[in-house]
Amino acid sequence: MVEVARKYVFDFDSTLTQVEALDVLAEMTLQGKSNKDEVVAEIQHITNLGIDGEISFTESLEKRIKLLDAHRDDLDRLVTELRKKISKSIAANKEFFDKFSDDIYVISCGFKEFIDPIVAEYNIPPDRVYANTFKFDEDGNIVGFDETNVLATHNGKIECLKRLDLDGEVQVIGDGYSDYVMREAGIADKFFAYTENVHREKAANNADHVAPNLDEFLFVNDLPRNISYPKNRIKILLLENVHHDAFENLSEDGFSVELVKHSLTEEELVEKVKGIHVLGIRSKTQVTPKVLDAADKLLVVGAFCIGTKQIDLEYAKKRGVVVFNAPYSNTRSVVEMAIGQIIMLMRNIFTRSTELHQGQWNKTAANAHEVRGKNLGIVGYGNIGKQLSVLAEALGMKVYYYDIEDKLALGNARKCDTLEDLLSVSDVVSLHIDDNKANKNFIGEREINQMRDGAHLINLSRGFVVDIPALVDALKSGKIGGAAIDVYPTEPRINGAFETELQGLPNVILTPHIGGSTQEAQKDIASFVPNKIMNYINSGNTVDAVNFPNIRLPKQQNAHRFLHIHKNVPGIMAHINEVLAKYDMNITGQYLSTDSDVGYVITDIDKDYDKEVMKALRNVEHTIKFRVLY
Ligand SMILES: NC(=O)c1ccc[n+]([C@@H]2O[C@H](COP(=O)([O-])OP(=O)(O)OC[C@H]3O[C@@H](n4cnc5c(N)ncnc54)[C@H](O)[C@@H]3O)[C@@H](O)[C@H]2O)c1
Ligand SMILES: O=C(O)[C@H](O)COP(=O)(O)O
Repeated sequence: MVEVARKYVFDFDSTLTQVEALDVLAEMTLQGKSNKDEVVAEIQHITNLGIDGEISFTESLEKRIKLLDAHRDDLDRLVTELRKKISKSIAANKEFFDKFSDDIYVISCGFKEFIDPIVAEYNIPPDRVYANTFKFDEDGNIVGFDETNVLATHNGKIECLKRLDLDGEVQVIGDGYSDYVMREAGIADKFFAYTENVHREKAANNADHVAPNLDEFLFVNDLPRNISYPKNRIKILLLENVHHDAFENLSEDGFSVELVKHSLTEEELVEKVKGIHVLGIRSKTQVTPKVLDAADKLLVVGAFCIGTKQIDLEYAKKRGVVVFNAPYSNTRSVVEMAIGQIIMLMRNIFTRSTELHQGQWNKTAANAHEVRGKNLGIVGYGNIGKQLSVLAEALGMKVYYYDIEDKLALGNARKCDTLEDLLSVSDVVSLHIDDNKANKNFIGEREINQMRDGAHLINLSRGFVVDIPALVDALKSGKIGGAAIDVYPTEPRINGAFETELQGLPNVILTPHIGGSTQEAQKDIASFVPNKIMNYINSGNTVDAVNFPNIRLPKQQNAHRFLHIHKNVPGIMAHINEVLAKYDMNITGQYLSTDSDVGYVITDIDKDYDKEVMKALRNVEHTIKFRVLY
């Protein structure tokens, strides 16, 4: 790290702490009073007017103290509260305050009575804290402030900093316009608008640099920090209208997230993916080798769905890109839809409904059956197939299943040794096989002919699994009594016009790939996948990655963590460890997982490292990706 002759001037309220201390004090002192909410709102309003320079600071202070109705004893409680409200990235970077203690000042228009005890824990002594002081009456009530203090006056920070006459480059870090004015007046050299707790337009627009957290400030200044790369610099692109919670979860963790409502074409994605670290998609976006080659910064692809065949998993692995999905979140939604469709098909409900929409009353029991006692054939007894088995039995259906893998029967379900056995016995066949390309036209003319006459077919798996022209013929001839189709060999990227040969056929339920599209499923996915992404980005965990060696790791305290992804060739670990030994690195933990193509090694070391070691590790032959976490 480069140490330059600089002085760092921090604001206190909404910068070192997440809150405005006087607002918190007001919340406390007005507790239980009937007009509390109005008074607190009034105090906040006055605070903001002062911060943005709309009224003079002295005026703002006078007005607030009058409204506060506070006592000396309240200040201890306030300090206890403020201790819990230190800004997250400030608390995470105590090391900076320890190491640069002599160069750090606090200039605040708040009050020393509560600032001193808080910043003392960050190694900033009272004589480097410049702030106001309260006036108390003889009973200890706060009745005013020291009016002779420059910080009680309009733009007092300018005068305060001028009087300090600090050497070297002076950098101011604060959330308000009243911090910026020190830079405007030419006394400070740089102003960092600190937006971790509050984003004030006026301050941000004038800043030399906007720092969404202390990590960014430390990164820009090449100072010691808790994480090597600020999270706000990690760009996440979420396509295909993933649930808004995903945006919230990832933004809250500090990442820069962009949401796009639809899928992108390959050409669009090739452009858009440049500089992106995390790409979130659903089933429509094709992550091809061309996209992966253009993705110069890509670390992770999150599939916010079950299927992952839209991603070239092998190529992603070779590029060191880890892929996660949500294998369970939408399974229940698909199962419920299948149950509904079984009943709708066996009662011919859609045909009757369409007739009535067209003005035709047709009360009849022809071709309408209960599902109780009927045979359901489930093809693909995985996460969805098994749940469907249990629910269908609860409705009184007899369940048969067929799977290429050896799967244990749930309940009274009966296993079929061949697909033909299953097809020949089922009144309804429901397809739940995976998205393996080998399953193309899995149900074609031959298989349809093996089905019972008038049986029903449901496909909620993948469109290419069913030979559509063969199905259309069978529906027209009556060989198949009805079908429910949710997935198609080609599906549009965006909502709008769509054509299929299945349109207009009786007793055919057509849905636009919505098996997993429920609020519950999408909400669950929006927490499941971001958690996997954050675990990987923040600690290197690859548990449940679909294309990568899995490693589960604890978050290390007081250690630095290096992540190294390499081609799995003999001797590479020895080479990595030679480099670490050469730079005298003490390894406190090392974890390796490999598959036939790549090796993923995580090394924890217990002391500061020199940048040369990073260069040397990056240069180890066969390195695919190297990343320092903290
Ligand atoms: N319509 C939707 O919105 C929607 C939603 C979720 C999942 N899906 C799709 O549903 C399908 C099933 O999902 P899942 O989570 O149950 O998957 P899963 O991987 O848990 O189960 C799939 C099962 O199919 C079996 N299988 C694969 N090929 C087979 C074959 N040729 N013959 C017999 N069995 C075979 C596998 O052995 C496995 O047991 C997937 O294709 C998935 O993409 C669709
Ligand atoms: O793979 C899946 O989970 C389903 O096909 C649902 O995909 P979707 O998220 O694009 O609806």
